[in-house]
Amino acid sequence: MPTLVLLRHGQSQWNLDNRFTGWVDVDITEAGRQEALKAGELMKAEGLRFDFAHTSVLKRAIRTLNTALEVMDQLWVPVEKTWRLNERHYGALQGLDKAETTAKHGEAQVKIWRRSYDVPPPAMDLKDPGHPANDLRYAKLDVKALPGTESLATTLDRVLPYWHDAIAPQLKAQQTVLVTAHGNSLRALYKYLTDVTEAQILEINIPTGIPLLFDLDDALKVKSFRYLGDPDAAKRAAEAVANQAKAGKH
Ligand SMILES: O=C(O)[C@@H](CO)OP(=O)(O)O
Repeated sequence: MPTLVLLRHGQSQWNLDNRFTGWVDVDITEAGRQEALKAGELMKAEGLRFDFAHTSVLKRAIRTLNTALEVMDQLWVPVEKTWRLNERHYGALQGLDKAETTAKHGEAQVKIWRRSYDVPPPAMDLKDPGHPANDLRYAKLDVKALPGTESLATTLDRVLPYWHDAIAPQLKAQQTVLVTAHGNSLRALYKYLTDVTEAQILEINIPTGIPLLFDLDDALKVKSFRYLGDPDAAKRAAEAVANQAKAGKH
């Protein structure tokens, strides 16, 4: 049976600081490392043996993947890193404090930017040093493919070719696959896999460091899915993500 695990990276420095992160390459905190270790323990206790792993080109995801695989004694598993699994690009919001942004623009607007399906945040200028066109790791890519902002829909548009070309064929070959990525690139995949509506995806938040296991049928339709470990802890952690942008929060 094809098995897919989606794992959001452990807490990053900017998760802790409550800043919009997107494609900024911040590292995980010590608490994030502990989450990655725990994720490895949960996957090990589940008896998972991965055939392949995929991650982004951002170190919070790469380090989480390596940390979890090490706990499982599966550091040997082949890994592909791709920009297509990067976090959703947060445009001009990258680096801003989430609660301050809410105080300035209001809760409703910030929820639209954070969680709506097809409304992107204001774009980052191509000349901005933070634009991916000015980052060496993307130098070989067509500059037109590099976003200055993304909605969840356009994030899914760039995740899906990788899903179809790289991940789906492995699952169709009955392999067990781990994807370690980000809150919104994983929400995009979650929407695609579970077929939730655009209204429902607005309320979906993916907690850091808790493996989400999907049992799929041979056509890759979802038979069932669940967070590993304590379901209440996963629910509380998802609620905490939803509440990060409340005004006055820090
Ligand atoms: O800042 C970000 O890039 C994401 C994930 O950390 O945040 P949010 O949950 O607000 O979409």
